[in-house]
Amino acid sequence: MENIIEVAGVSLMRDGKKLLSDIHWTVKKGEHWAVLGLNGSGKTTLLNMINGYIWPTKGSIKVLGKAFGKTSLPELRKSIGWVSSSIQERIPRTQLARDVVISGKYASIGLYEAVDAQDEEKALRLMEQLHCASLFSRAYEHCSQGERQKLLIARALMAEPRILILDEPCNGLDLFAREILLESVEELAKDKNGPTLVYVTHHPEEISPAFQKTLLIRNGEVFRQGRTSEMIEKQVLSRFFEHEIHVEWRGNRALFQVV
Ligand SMILES: Nc1ncnc2c1ncn2[C@@H]1O[C@H](COP(=O)(O)OP(=O)(O)OP(=O)(O)O)[C@@H](O)[C@H]1O
Repeated sequence: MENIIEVAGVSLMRDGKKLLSDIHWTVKKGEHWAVLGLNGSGKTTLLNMINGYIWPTKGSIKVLGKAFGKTSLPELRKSIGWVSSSIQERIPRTQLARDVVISGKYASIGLYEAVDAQDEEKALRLMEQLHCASLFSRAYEHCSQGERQKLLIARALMAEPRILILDEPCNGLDLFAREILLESVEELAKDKNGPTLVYVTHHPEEISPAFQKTLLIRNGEVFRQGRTSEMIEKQVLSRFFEHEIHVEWRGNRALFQVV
């Protein structure tokens, strides 16, 4: 199976501190990953490396078979969709939802290109896929936090990325908005023609079996990685969080209790 992301022995030093330490991580085509780590564990640093914004002090990174340093990063970045709160903050508030989505095609914040009927159709189809088509002509500022996250996912999909990174997409969502967004993400994971998903979170309860694999990252190191059912499990997570945790799977979702 084709390797989508290959992180081989990557370490990063900053100000004499090791932010990432000997990370080995391979994402293969056909598997979606969750990345779980507490605040400051190194998740964002790792994502910045996968997008080529930070270079490792040691080790190498390949994305879609292309080695960093030997390929055009702007070209490669077009294949990577990245939904994060920093993008959300940069969207012009008065922009219409449909234009927010269409702007994803041009990887621009704001829309400066002439929009054709095909773009509009595609944006509508993606908004339907994410169950937010009713927002089509609404201003972004009048959309709820959960709706905005869906728009940003549709926006990222507009460029037909091979990889979609969802960086804490449920931050700031209430219980219900969170469930609705997670349902949409699960549907996306089931789409055989859709991108490989990398779902980054510090909340284990957001990780469903739609993500077949989970990477546990702590203090800049890989604590464990493997099948989600084996990672989101009482003994592993109790050691990972250094707190005793009960985990009970109910259907597709795990329930947690800190003992
Ligand atoms: N340029 C830098 N120089 C020094 N330290 C840094 C730099 N960038 C990040 N760090 C530190 O590296 C650690 C990992 O940060 P990172 O943002 O990757 O964590 P994270 O897992 O994404 O956390 P969060 O969930 O809070 O976003 C933190 O302790 C952070 O303070």
